[in-house]
Amino acid sequence: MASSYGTDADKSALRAGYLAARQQIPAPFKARMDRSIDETLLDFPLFAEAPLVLSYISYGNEVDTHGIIQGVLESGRRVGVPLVDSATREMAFYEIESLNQVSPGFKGILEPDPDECRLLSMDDFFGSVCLVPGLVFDAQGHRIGYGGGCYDRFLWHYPGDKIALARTMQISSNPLPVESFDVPVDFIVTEGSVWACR
Ligand SMILES: Nc1nc2c(c(=O)[nH]1)N(C=O)[C@@H](CNc1ccc(C(=O)N[C@@H](CCC(=O)O)C(=O)O)cc1)CN2
Ligand SMILES: Nc1ncnc2c1ncn2[C@@H]1O[C@H](COP(=O)(O)OP(=O)(O)OP(=O)(O)O)[C@@H](O)[C@H]1O
Repeated sequence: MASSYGTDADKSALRAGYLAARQQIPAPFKARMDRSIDETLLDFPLFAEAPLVLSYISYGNEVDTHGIIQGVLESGRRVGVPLVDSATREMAFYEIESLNQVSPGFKGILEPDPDECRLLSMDDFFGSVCLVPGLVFDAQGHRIGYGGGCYDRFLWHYPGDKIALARTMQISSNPLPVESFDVPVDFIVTEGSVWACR
């Protein structure tokens, strides 16, 4: 059972379970759930009014962010997307003006071209929001991702609001195991609601 004193081994088992569960969702249900998450997010003023949105570019069975990113760009607001240094697992965000500026990189995920896009810095991050991916979340905003620790490292220093996108089935009613470096999100946006964590 998940506990707040859990270990890395507990996280691995949860990660495997939620990865498998996510693969079982039929594509039409997934698309419908993700559209609802997108609509809930658009009604959330913190997101709708943010001048800069840092977003993961979804791949595989993650909550889809392509339409969200396109919508933010069309609204004239700014978008930053992550680039991973595969040696250090450090993650940096670059500003894109179009989804044409990304191509497959780390793990086949679409990433920005650092020669074409501007590297965003701490000065840019104040007042921004970050859309955070994850396999499972709890009511405190704790999360388990793919296990690379990329988001944990980045969020440790990130000064903006952290918003997770999750299908309701990705919310654990038990507290997840927490380690010293884990950084909880502030809000979780699901198909029908925005949960304020903590
Ligand atoms: N879309 C997206 N971009 C992201 C992340 C993410 O979680 N999602 N990251 C978050 O840190 C960073 C990349 N880190 C990653 C670390 C490990 C794996 C990984 O092991 N993926 C599995 C695939 C699992 C599946 O969906 O079936 C693999 O390749 O086996 C992926 C990304 C930065 N960019
Ligand atoms: N701030 C940090 N500094 C150094 N190493 C870190 C930091 N945060 C996490 N790590 C390392 O990353 C590893 C994976 O962390 P964890 O299992 O929490 O990843 P995750 O949250 O599932 O993945 P992600 O953050 O990429 O979505 C940890 O074992 C830890 O060693």
